[in-house]
Order: sequence, then C-alpha cells, then structure tokens
Amino acid sequence: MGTFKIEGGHQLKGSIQPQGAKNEALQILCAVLLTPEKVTINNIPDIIDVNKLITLLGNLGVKVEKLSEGTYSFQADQVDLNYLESAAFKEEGRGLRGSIMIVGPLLARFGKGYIPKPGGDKIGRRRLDTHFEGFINLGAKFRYNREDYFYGVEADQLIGTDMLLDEASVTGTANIVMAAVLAQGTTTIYNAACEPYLQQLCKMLNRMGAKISGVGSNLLTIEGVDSLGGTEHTMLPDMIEIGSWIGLAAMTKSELTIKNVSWDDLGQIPNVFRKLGITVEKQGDDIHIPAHTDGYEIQNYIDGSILTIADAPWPGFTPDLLSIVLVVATQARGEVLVHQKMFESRLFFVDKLIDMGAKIILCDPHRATVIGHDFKSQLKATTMVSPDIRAGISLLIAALSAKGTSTIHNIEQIDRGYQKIVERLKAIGAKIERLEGN
Ligand SMILES: CC(=O)N[C@H]1[C@@H](OP(=O)(O)OP(=O)(O)OC[C@H]2O[C@@H](n3ccc(=O)[nH]c3=O)[C@H](O)[C@@H]2O)O[C@H](CO)[C@@H](O)[C@@H]1O
Ligand SMILES: C=C(OP(=O)(O)O)C(=O)O
Repeated sequence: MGTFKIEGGHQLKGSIQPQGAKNEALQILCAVLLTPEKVTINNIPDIIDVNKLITLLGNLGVKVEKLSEGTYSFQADQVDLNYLESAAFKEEGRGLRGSIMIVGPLLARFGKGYIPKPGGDKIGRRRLDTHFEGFINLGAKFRYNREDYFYGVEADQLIGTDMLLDEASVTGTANIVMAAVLAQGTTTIYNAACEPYLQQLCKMLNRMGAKISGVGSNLLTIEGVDSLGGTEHTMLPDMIEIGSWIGLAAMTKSELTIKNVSWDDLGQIPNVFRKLGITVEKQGDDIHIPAHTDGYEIQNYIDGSILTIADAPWPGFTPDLLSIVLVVATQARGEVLVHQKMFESRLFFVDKLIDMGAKIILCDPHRATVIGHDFKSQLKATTMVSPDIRAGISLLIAALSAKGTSTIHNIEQIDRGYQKIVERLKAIGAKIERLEGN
C-alpha cells in the first residue's frame, strides 16, 4: 500500500496541463478491437487503469507499440480468443471497470465476448444489466456464471434493432454502440449516454467507417457496416482532473492556470464551481483561477434557499466531481447540500473531513450538508486511507490546505486516475512526497 506525505498550508502558483481523459481512454482503447487495421492514439494518460487495459489488450494478441510519450499504435489483426478462457484473463479482467468495454467489440467482430465482473471503485452497486440487455436486444445469447462472476455473450450475427436503455449508462452505451456498428441493419439507441467521451468514441468510429448519427444527443442511430478500418485519435483533456485542479486552487488560495481545457466540452463544470463562489476565468482555451485571498461565497437560490449540487447523466453534472465540490465547500462562506444520486457509498469519506475539523452532516448515504468555515478555522492534518479515486484526490486537496503534515495511505486509488501527480503538484509548489516501500 503506497503512501503520500503532505505538508499543507502552502499557497501554490503556476500552470498545470491536464492529462488525457481516463474514462475516454478506456472506451477508445477497447475500440481498437473492432478492426484488423492499425489505430494510432494520442494523449493516452500514463495511469494504472489505462496501463492495465493496454496490458490486457496485449495479452489478447493486439500488437501494441509505444511511439512516443502518450502515443501508441494498436493492431488487432491476430486476436487470441483462447485468452478469454484463461485463468490469467479472469484475474486481469477484474482489475478495472473499463475492461467491460472489450465485450461489445469482441462480440461484434468475433461472435463472442466474455468478462469477469469488472473492478473499479467500490462506491456502491454497479450493475451491468444495461450492457447485457443491449447485447441481448441485438440478438446475442447471454450467460452468467454466478460462482465465478463470469459474464458471456455469443452471437453468429448481430441484428440491428430499436432499443430504449433502462438508464443512460456511460460504459453501457459505449459497449452497445461498439457492438451495433458491425450489426446487420440499423440500430437506434434511445436514452443513450451522451457525454463528451462518448461523442469522441462515436466520432472515432465514424472515421473508421461506422455510420453513427445523433452524436451528442440521447438518440443514436447506427447503420451497421461489414468492417471498420484504421484511424488516428487524440484524447480530450480529463474534465475530472480539470475540476480537481479548480478545487485545489480555491482551497489553497492559489492562482493557477489550467492549460488547454477544451472549454466546449466542460458542460456544467465551470458554472458549478462559480456557484460555490469561485472565480473561473476563461482565457482562450485555458482556465485561470485567481488567488481567492478573501475566500469564496456560496450562492443561494434566487428565493434565498440553500444551494443543492447534485449529479445527473450528461449534460448534468458528473458524479465524479461531487467529492471535490464537497471538500471545496468546507472552506467556503455559506452552506450547500451535496446530493450524490448515482452512487450509494461515495460520501462516507466525509468522516475523515469531519476528523480534520470540517463542518459536515451526513444526512444519509446520498446527501451531505456542508457548512463552510470561510477559512476562519483551518483543517487539521491527519492520517487517512484513500477509499476511492475521487475521495482520494479530495482528501489530498484537503491535506494540501490543512495545517501540518498529513499522511494518505492506499494511494494506488489516486494513481489509477492521476498521472505523475507528485511531480505535477511539486511543479506548482506543493509539498508532497511519495513514501516508497509501504
Ligand atoms: C470507466 C468509466 O467511464 N467510469 C465512469 C462511468 O461509469 P459507469 O459507466 O460504470 O457508470 P454508469 O453510467 O453505468 O452508471 C453509474 C451509476 O449511476 C447510476 N445511474 C446511471 C445512469 C442514470 O441515468 N441513472 C443512474 O442512477 C447507475 O445505476 C450506476 O449506479 O460513468 C459514471 C457516471 O458518470 C462515472 O462515475 C464513472 O467514472
Ligand atoms: C468511478 C470512477 O472510475 P471507475 O468507473 O473506473 O471506477 C471515476 O473515474 O471516478
């Protein structure tokens, strides 16, 4: 279990370049299985989850070549389907959430796709029904082995159909789209997820020869084609990282510039932080956060009632930033209700913030009320364990703003989504060390 040691209470300064998007990378990497031709991908983040998926693709027989930092080529012209039956696959497949998205491409191109129950954050129930109902709608036979949590779908030929998803699942939509592009006939997917990473996937598939329309909406129409070809693709900057750095700047009263953020793809994110009273300035395609020397004040609703910040499927606010919103609110002037609707176990980390001196009432597993300190009382340093990726970065931000030296264990949870975090934070003045040998 790795550990960070953090000396808090220092102002940071400078600029930071967001990494390529983790959750886009997981979709895009799975899509290379759809063609025997070469696919070149740029801006791939060097993080645990993505590297695990690249290793898994390599073990499946995909030729992987690192061309330069963040750029790889992939060629799936000799896929070894026997690997899917191996014990090694059962181990590797469950190592991350994103591996679930190899199923759609494998089913579409080779007639079968298997996966052990995938990993990812332990943040409540994370069902896969939407994925498999989609494949069944396309004509696949489904089986599930309860003993070893192993899922499988098989079909000689997928047939296009109309479907209404039971929920706008992000990885579910990506998986079904990747199956439908090679189905016979036309598929419509209503209540599709439509976040920017999914749009990126659809645009990439169209460049490979797929016929997807409605991209960016919740109704996708996919005319099946016989085969797809190679392409080149560049990942967007990671919007969850961008939100994390906005929160970091505010909490540490630092002036920070977040470079090349792709503003048009940030949706609600800048405005949600503005509602917390944070000045988020657009400078070209950068975000500039001035030092909030006098703190920041949470806005009430027009009628004077307390603000709620809640998640919703895109174009709503992403659930992955609510932990960061919550930690930022602990030092604001005013109150806010944070409502995590999607996941059941993502707010329990507030206990640690309460230990540090934050004023939070956990109303139930989904809702927490935060009463900000307005910097009149600094958080106190402590020792903590990162329970999941976003709670982990939130605790790290809390530690950087706190008085004294904090320790965070289980930092693999942070490393799975944040590239070279120690080096990048040190470059803007943070006092953070990775303790080896823990
Ligand atoms: C690898 C990856 O890309 N992971 C992201 C992906 O996970 P993932 O694709 O696994 O998440 P889903 O979109 O399937 O759903 C997440 C949770 O929200 C619930 N749900 C979903 C849709 C909906 O309309 N209503 C609803 O309540 C689901 O039941 C589930 O509990 O999307 C999530 C939601 O943005 C993000 O938190 C994850 O970081
Ligand atoms: C929940 C997340 O990731 P995963 O779906 O990989 O667990 C996340 O990125 O916040």
